Amino acid sequence: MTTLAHLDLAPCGATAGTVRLPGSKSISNRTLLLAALSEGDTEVRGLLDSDDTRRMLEALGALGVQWRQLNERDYLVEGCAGRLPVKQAELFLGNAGTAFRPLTAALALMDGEFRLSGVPRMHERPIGDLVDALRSLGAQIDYLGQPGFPPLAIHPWQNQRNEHPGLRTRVRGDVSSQFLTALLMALPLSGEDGLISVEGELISKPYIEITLNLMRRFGLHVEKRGWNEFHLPAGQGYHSPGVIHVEGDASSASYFLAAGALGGGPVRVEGVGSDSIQGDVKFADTLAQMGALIALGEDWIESSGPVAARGGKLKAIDADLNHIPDAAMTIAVLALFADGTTTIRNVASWRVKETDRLAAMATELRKVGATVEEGADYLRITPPATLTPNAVIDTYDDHRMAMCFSLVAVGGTPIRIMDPQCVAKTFPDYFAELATVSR
Ligand SMILES: O=C(O)C1=C[C@@H](OP(=O)(O)O)[C@@H](O)[C@H](O)C1
Ligand SMILES: C=C(OP(=O)(O)O)C(=O)O
Repeated sequence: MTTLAHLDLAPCGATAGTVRLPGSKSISNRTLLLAALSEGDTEVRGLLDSDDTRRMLEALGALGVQWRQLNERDYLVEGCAGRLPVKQAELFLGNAGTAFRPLTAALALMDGEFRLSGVPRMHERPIGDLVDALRSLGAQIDYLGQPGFPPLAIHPWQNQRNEHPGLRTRVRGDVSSQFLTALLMALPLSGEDGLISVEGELISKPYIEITLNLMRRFGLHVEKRGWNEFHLPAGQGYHSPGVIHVEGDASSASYFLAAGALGGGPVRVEGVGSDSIQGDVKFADTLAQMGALIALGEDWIESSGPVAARGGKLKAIDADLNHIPDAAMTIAVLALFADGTTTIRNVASWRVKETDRLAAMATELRKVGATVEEGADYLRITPPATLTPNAVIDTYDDHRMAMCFSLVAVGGTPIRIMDPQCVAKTFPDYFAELATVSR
């Protein structure tokens, strides 16, 4: 494969068309793990094919889980009924949070020796709160580098069953919701009664809904008590539902819906709609607040809007976007096309994702002429009268930086995207798909 050092995107006057979305990363990686841990085989239809799902598939293969590709988007995963065949493995998980956190928890409650590592940035992304929660359950985990961060060595679980009946643990909710997701998915492996308490305000709540929804489809009942207590009744195990359909990725949808609003549209995305279990479909509501016209079906969303090339503007907003942390980055770039100052609040988690996204976003938005105030957990963006053409955008190995900033060209200003292949984390064909809706 050739690696492009940069991609120059020409200004685009108008947008229209339909995009079939790639599968949801969050649903794909959860489904793969749950299918592997289940009793029975699962046909996973519409799986995302990207770096993050490759890392999960490779890891499951290394753990002895049998899976095979049936055709382009469909896979068959043989369940191992909670007992992974391989008891010693080294897993490389790239920068896939949805692989690293859930696998850490699942493997910590087993009786093998495992080493989990990732790319250098993964080793800067916190995992200490999850490790603390697992240690409180008797998990034996060592940090191989900096305490609190990957890489990790996981040793056989020492369940202190006799000391404490049932599994009781607490986890912080304000760093990443993936810690709670990981515990929820792993605890049923013990068959014991489980109780997880969440400390602090839980962030990114809709991702917990995805977790609970998928666990339910694999036969697992979780009693949710508000957002700070989750009870897993004893004696449950995962059972394959037979077939699972992966929805299109709602975060990936945000770029095309934004393109519809910026270039006139209509742009339709297929694969997500009013039936979606993904919180990021709410991006469409925020886009509507900014003045886009949204139409919604069960399995599709369409947007159209003020045409930037004809001087049309979006409305500036001031919004708490904690519930859509990934799609919120798309709003940050759309702020360049708004009629005033946009404030994106409550996104402190941006600092511990693929890069420090608050810092990266502020730096790159300034390159196209915006005035940006970077707070500890917010960004305030004032667009310039005219965007600076041909800005060179660094992407920090962050797929979303590359995808978001392509919208500057959609809005009519040429731009250079450095290292565009970073989109492979969740959307390898992104630029080709964007070209199909650009006129
Ligand atoms: O559980 C998930 O699938 C995800 C949760 C979110 O992370 P945080 O909970 O760390 O905000 C999100 O940003 C990530 O892309 C996917
Ligand atoms: C934060 C993200 O990824 P991860 O699943 O690695 O946390 C993301 O895709 O924006």
